[in-house]
Amino acid sequence: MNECLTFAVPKGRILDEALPVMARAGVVPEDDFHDKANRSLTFATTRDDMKLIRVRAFDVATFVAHGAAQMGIVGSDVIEEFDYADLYAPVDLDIGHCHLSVAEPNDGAARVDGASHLRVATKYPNLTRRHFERQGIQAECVKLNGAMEIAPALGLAGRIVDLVSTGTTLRENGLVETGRILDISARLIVNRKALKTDPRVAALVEAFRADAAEREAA
Ligand SMILES: Nc1ncnc2c1ncn2[C@@H]1O[C@H](COP(=O)(O)OP(=O)(O)OP(=O)(O)O)[C@@H](O)[C@H]1O
Ligand SMILES: O=P(O)(O)OC[C@H]1O[C@H](OP(=O)(O)OP(=O)(O)O)[C@H](O)[C@@H]1O
Repeated sequence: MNECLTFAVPKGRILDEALPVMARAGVVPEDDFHDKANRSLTFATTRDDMKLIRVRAFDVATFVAHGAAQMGIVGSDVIEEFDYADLYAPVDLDIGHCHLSVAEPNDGAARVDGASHLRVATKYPNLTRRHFERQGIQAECVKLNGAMEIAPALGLAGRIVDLVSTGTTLRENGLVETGRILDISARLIVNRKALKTDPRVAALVEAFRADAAEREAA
C-alpha cells in the first residue's frame, strides 16, 4: 500500500467542473493549486495522505493504469481509446459532456461513395479504426494532437474524428458532422490493484459514487 495516495486530474477544461465534485468527495487541493503562475505539477491537498498531480488528459489514464497514481478523473473518450486492462472506471461523474464524431467538409468534397479506404485526421486512431471497421472500411489515421478541424481544408485528410460539444468549431471551419461515434462524460478512474489493496481507494470510490447518486436524484 502506498503511504500517500496520488490523484491525477487533467489540466484543462474538465478541471473547473471536476473541482466541486472532488470537494464533495473530500478531495480538496491547497490554495497554491489555483495560482496560475505556479509551475509545480504536484499539489498538496487538505488530506495529509493525498496529493494531486495535474497532467494532460491522456496521461491521467496512463499514470493510473500503471499504478503511478491510484485514481483520477478523465473523459470516457480517453478510457475507450486506450482500453487499459488495469484501469477501472466505476463512477460516471456526469460532467464534461461532449461526443466523438466524424466530420467532413460541408461542400461534400470528401464524399466518395462505396470507398473501402479513407484517410482520417484524429487524436483517437483506435476508436476511429474500430468505428470504420464496423462499416467494412479501412481507415488510415493521421494522428494530430489538436486543431483537427483544419486538416481537410489543407488536404491532410478528407475527414476528421474529433470531440464536439456546441458544434461551433466544426461550423467555423466549414465542416459538418456525418456520424456520431461515442457519447462522452468524465469518469472517476482507479487502478484495479490499488482498489483491491488500499481501503482508502475503495472508500473514495464510495464517496464519489454516493455524491453522483445524490446529484442524479436531485
Ligand atoms: N468541447 C468540449 N466540451 C466538453 N468536454 C470536452 C470538450 N473537449 C474535450 N472535452 C473533454 O475534456 C477532456 C479534455 O480535458 P482537459 O481539456 O481538461 O484536458 P487537457 O489535459 O487540457 O487535454 P489536452 O491533452 O487535449 O490538452 C476530453 O478528453 C473530453 O473528455
Ligand atoms: O463543439 P465545440 O464546443 O466547438 O468544441 C469542440 C472543440 O473542443 C475541443 O478542442 P479544445 O478546445 O479542447 O482544443 P484542442 O484543439 O487543443 O483539443 C475539440 O477538440 C474541438 O476542437
